[in-house]
Amino acid sequence: MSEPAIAADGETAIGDAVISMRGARATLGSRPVLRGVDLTVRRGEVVALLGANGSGKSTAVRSVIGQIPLTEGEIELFGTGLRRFRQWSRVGYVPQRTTAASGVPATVREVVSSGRLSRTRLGLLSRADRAAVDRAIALVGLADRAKDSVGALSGGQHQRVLIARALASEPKLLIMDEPMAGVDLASQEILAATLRDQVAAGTTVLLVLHELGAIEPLIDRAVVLRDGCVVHDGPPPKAVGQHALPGHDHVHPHAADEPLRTGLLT
Ligand SMILES: Nc1ncnc2c1ncn2[C@@H]1O[C@H](COP(=O)(O)OP(=O)(O)OP(=O)(O)O)[C@@H](O)[C@H]1O
Repeated sequence: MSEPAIAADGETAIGDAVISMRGARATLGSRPVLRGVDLTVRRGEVVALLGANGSGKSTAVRSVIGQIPLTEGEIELFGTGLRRFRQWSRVGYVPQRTTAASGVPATVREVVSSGRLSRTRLGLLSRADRAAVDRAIALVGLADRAKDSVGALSGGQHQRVLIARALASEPKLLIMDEPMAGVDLASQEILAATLRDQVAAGTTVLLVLHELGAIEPLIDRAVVLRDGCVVHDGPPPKAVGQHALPGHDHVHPHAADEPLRTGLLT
C-alpha cells in the first residue's frame, strides 16, 4: 500500500485510511473468530460494524486497538503499523459495557480524567487538561453529576461516563462497541447528539452496532460480518417494518430490486 499523503497540519490527508485492516485472522481459544477481514475507515468517515451475535464484531475492534493479536494479516492506524503505533491519545475507545456500574468507588470526574492521562506528562493534569475533562463531562450532559460516584449512576449515565472518558483526550478516531446497548432513551438521545457534534468536528468513527437506531443518519457506510468474514461493505442497510422496532436484534437490508443478503438473519 502506498504511503498516505501528509497534510500541512501533519494529519493524514482527507480520504486516507485512519484504520486499515487487511486479511485479519484471529483465534479465541481454538475458535477462528476473524477469518480474513478487510476493513478500511477513512478520515472523517462514520462506519458501522454490524452482524449477528458472535460474528466477530468486538473481536475486530479489539484487534484494531491491539487487545487481541492477529494470527495473520495487518492493521495500520493513521498509516502506521499497529506494532509501531504510539499515538494512543488520538484514539478514543468505548468498550462493550458488561455491567451497569463498576465496583470501583470513583467519581465521574476521576473516571473521565483517566481518559486524559495519555495526553499528560507524568500523569499530572494541567489546567488545560482539567478543562478538557470538564468539557467531555458537559458534552454527555453530566456536569451536575461530576462529583458523584459512578456507582450511583444509572446504566445509561454510566455509559455516558465511558464515552466522556473516551472524549477526554479529544481523539481523532472514536471506536465504540455497542454504545447504545442497554441505554435508556434519554441517554440514547444525548449520546446521538454527542456523536453528531464529534462527526461535525471531523472525528472519524467506527461503531459496533446491533441496530442503527438514532444514529442511522450519521452513518456513511456499513460493514457486515458473518462468521468472521465481511459479507457487505457499502451503504447502511435500511431497517423496515417490524425490524425497525427498538430491541429487534437484527436488520433487514433492502436494495432497490432485491433484498441484500447480509446474513444478519441466519
Ligand atoms: N475468550 C474466548 N474464547 C473462546 N471464544 C470466545 C472468547 N471470546 C469470545 N469468543 C467467541 O468468539 C465469537 C466472536 O465473539 P465477538 O464478541 O467478537 O462477537 P460479536 O460479533 O461482537 O458478538 P456480540 O454481538 O455478541 O457482542 C463468539 O462466538 C464468542 O463466543
